[in-house]
Amino acid sequence: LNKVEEKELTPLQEALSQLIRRLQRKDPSAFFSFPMTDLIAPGYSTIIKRPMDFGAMKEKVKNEYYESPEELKVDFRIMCENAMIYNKPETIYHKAARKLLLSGMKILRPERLESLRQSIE
Ligand SMILES: CC(=O)c1cc(-c2ccccc2)c2ncccn12
Repeated sequence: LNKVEEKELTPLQEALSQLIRRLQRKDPSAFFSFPMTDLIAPGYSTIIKRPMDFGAMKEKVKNEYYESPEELKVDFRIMCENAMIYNKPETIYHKAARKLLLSGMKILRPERLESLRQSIE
């Protein structure tokens, strides 16, 4: 008998985890895997009011915070926009964020989220 209860993922959690996996493949340098600290990004916590990263998104899926894929899309957009606010346009982080946002918006396009929501209703 395993000590830690194996919690079944709900269909929504399954779908959101798959979306995050697809989105993370568009961040091969793993720039967006973990939260920014003021140590690696001086002044980050004063400039960025709503920090977000893929780790936080996965935690929110695990804790059943998201009630729809659209809520995940909002956090994804915030994550990319934060990087485009904090990092100057000529930096690799700003460019990576812009590229990630574009490819992410294709993965998260409305029609796909619509059919996903119908499939788990
Ligand atoms: C996303 C972002 O703003 C970012 C990621 C990183 C980062 C760098 C190395 C490894 C992981 C993330 C970073 N470093 C300095 C300033 C900003 N950043």
